[in-house]
Amino acid sequence: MPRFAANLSMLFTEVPFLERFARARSAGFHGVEYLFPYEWPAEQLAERLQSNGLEQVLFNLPPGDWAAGERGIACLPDRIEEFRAGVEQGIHYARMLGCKQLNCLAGLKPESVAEEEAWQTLVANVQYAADRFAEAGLTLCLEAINSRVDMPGFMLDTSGKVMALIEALEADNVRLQYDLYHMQIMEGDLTRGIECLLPWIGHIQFADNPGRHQPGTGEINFSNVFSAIDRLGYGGWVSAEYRPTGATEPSLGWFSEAN
Ligand SMILES: O=C(O)[C@@H](O)C(=O)CO
Ligand SMILES: [Mg+2]
Repeated sequence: MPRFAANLSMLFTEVPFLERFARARSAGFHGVEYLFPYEWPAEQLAERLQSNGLEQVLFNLPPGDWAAGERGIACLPDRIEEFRAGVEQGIHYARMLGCKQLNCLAGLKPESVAEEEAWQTLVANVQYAADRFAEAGLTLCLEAINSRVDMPGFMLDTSGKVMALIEALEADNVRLQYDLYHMQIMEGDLTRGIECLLPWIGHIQFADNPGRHQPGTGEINFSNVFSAIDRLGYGGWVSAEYRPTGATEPSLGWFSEAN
């Protein structure tokens, strides 16, 4: 069985954020992730992890103004200073939470910025973050996010673009974050995708498609894909990042089946 983690930005949202840690542990999870920790003091989050015997498996670098629709600033030429400050903030939280991997959201390309300029900015920023992360003993993940449904204009919308970025870097601590939901929308062929990209995959997430709900609500054959993840020898975390159709606990049938 893969090592499953719960995404607390999407699961257990019936209760306030800080109460979701205990709910995840009671449901049988040992690892948790969520989008951003920055609203809470790191000490408070560390206490929730520790008191519930949970591992923090991932969170994202600061994304810019999320509420205003920003989805990362790594490709924005006029935000480099802010990006670098965010790298330091991310490293601070990672240390406090004992988290070894952070995701860097590439961002939406503004119409006013040329493709090449956005790409070169992204490469330089990710190289900077990778160097700082290497000093801190951390891995930098880059997620390919679908641009067809959820994030039109997102810079890294295919695994190929993430791999091109990784190839443009001088770093050995950068990995692909392979989200089955986004990859099903953009590429399909999930099992072969995981097999081909395995050496570069640092983190896996999932939701069914269409709808981004729990396994069994859409078209992905999760028991086959989870078996393949095991058979191929992937040793990282596999995080449930879906919006339950109702309450969270009844949506966890896939988890009890795998246990
Ligand atoms: O897939 C997603 O949406 C997340 O993993 C994320 O970090 C950005 O929204
Ligand atoms: Mg994801």
